[in-house]
Amino acid sequence: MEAAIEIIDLHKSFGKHKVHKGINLKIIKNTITCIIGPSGTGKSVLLKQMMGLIKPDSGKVIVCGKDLSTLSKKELLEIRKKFGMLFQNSALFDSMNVYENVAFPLREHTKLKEKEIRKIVLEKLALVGLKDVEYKMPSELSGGMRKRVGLARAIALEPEIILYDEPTTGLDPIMTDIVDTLVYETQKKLNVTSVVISHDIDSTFKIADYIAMIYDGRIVMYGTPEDFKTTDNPYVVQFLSGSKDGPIKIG
Ligand SMILES: Nc1ncnc2c1ncn2[C@@H]1O[C@H](COP(=O)(O)OP(=O)(O)OP(=O)(O)O)[C@@H](O)[C@H]1O
Repeated sequence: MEAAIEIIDLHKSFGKHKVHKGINLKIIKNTITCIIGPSGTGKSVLLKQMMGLIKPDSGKVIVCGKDLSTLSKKELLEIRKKFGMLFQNSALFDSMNVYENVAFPLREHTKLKEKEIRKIVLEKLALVGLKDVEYKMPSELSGGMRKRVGLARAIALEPEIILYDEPTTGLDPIMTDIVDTLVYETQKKLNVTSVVISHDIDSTFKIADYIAMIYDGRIVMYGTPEDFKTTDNPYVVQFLSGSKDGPIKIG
């Protein structure tokens, strides 16, 4: 199976704190891969390294066959256009209405005329199930709607890879289900490659094709949801059961 992103023996420290101690991971093209693991184990840092926003100390990140460490600044900017990112807090611009938020990457990265921008903005909003909200300000929207606007903006440039940093954190169970469905359906409609960091085990089992669990700087297990449900890997068993007893040390 073809890899959209390949991570080879990745090491990253902040000062004395070793966050990644040799991560190896293949993100298979056109699938949803969920990354799980205890807080502070470097999931967000891993996502940022996939986009080349943080440089590893050693090891490689290969995106669509290209080793990020060998790229010029210009080539790196070009590769970043392959990515759409949905941040934890949706990261909308509060002073811009919904239309301007979704139009923003199109204005930044393309020379499209207003008529074409309008068409794309409305199309992306429709794709995430939003209608008649273009002129609302982010502060007027619910958390779930903000996520949708964030996703519409993330897919405005038609990315090949969508990265989601904890898309369901802070949402109630119904909104969580709606956002899970959104992640899943966006994947099916656009046939992209999705990487989702999640704290939500139910969501992970619902949407993932593959799961990678990270602990103590390494991937302790990679497999399908079925593999995770049936494994006796002590790290996975402890994490999924939410038990304080086991090999995972907290704090
Ligand atoms: N720019 C930075 N400078 C210094 N330390 C950082 C930086 N970014 C992240 N860290 C540290 O790296 C570690 C991993 O952070 P990261 O946010 O990737 O964890 P996470 O697994 O995503 O956590 P959570 O599940 O709580 O969101 C943390 O200890 C964090 O403080």
